[in-house]
Amino acid sequence: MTEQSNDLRTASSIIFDQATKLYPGQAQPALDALNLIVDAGELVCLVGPSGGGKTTALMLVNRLVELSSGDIRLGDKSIGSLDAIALRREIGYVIQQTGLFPHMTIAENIGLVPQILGWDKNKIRNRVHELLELVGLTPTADIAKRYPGQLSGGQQQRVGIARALAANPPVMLMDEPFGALDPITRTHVQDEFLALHHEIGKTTLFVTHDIDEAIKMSGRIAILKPGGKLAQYDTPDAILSRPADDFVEKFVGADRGLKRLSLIQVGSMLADSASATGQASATGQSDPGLAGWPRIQHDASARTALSLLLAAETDGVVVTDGGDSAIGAVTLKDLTSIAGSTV
Ligand SMILES: Nc1ncnc2c1ncn2[C@@H]1O[C@H](COP(=O)(O)OP(=O)(O)OP(=O)(O)O)[C@@H](O)[C@H]1O
Repeated sequence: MTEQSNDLRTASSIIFDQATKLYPGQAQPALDALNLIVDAGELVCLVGPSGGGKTTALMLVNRLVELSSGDIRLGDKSIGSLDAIALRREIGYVIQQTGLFPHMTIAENIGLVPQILGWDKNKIRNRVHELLELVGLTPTADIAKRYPGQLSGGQQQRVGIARALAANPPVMLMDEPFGALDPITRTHVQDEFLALHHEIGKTTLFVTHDIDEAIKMSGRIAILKPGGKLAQYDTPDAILSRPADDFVEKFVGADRGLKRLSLIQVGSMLADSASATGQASATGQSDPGLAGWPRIQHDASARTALSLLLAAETDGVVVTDGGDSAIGAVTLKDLTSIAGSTV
């Protein structure tokens, strides 16, 4: 482990306490008495329709916008009690447009905050290398010497994340960070960021208008509705299976049953399906009734199982362990009872 990794500061919770923002000249608050606790190390997605107050909520945390009333705390420190510039150094901020300086090299962009903090040149160089590696860019290539315009959109976004992490902030704010990427790059960068989050555990508030991205990325989702009111704050599974009101139900979409299937691994359904179907001992090849059923690994999603089964026109799938031995079966009835329970 490098010196910098040992140096990681502990994550800090973010607490919105009746946080309200009324912009001058506006009749309605952009954010209305928001109460929300993001636990230390947690990744929470903030979603909602355009104008719901998502960006305002983020900019209140780093004081690019000031609260009208209420409070926001990082751990036990009220942000109002801190110097705004010092506060921003405690917070990594990633935005859709990356905010990279076009006339500075990638190394200079990433090293900017450490330089302002007065780190010596060697320490900055090591940190830049470490961060490029961390975000999946090979530091030995000439990437550090290139300018942002010489990188792809996905690479620029990775650099934006590296720069936000440069001074080991305990908190990350991310505003539609992957919104400008094409779908394939976006999926890659999402996967990489999730792995990175598990590795470094920064408290992260992540804004997206895309409910599918939120379901994939977060342990809990906060849904804001017009007027900046919190509609629901819960796990993806709870939001999909028990939307708090009509607004949330409409926002998550008519296919929430299918979305819920994508959260569930088929292996975790085996105990339930055994009692539901009486096929606990299903072993695929040895049971002629199941011989024609497609086989699926236990860690695949229930949604993938449904697709397989529909394509094969069978009544179920055989679930296998890592070594392709059958460990049970899941039927169409099992799958539709999960998807259907939310419709
Ligand atoms: N500087 C400002 N002055 C006045 N009103 C503002 C200002 N910034 C934002 N608003 C208003 O506050 C409300 C919330 O805006 P905000 O940008 O926080 O929403 P959002 O959920 O992030 O929207 P989007 O998804 O479109 O980015 C909107 O009605 C917006 O018009």
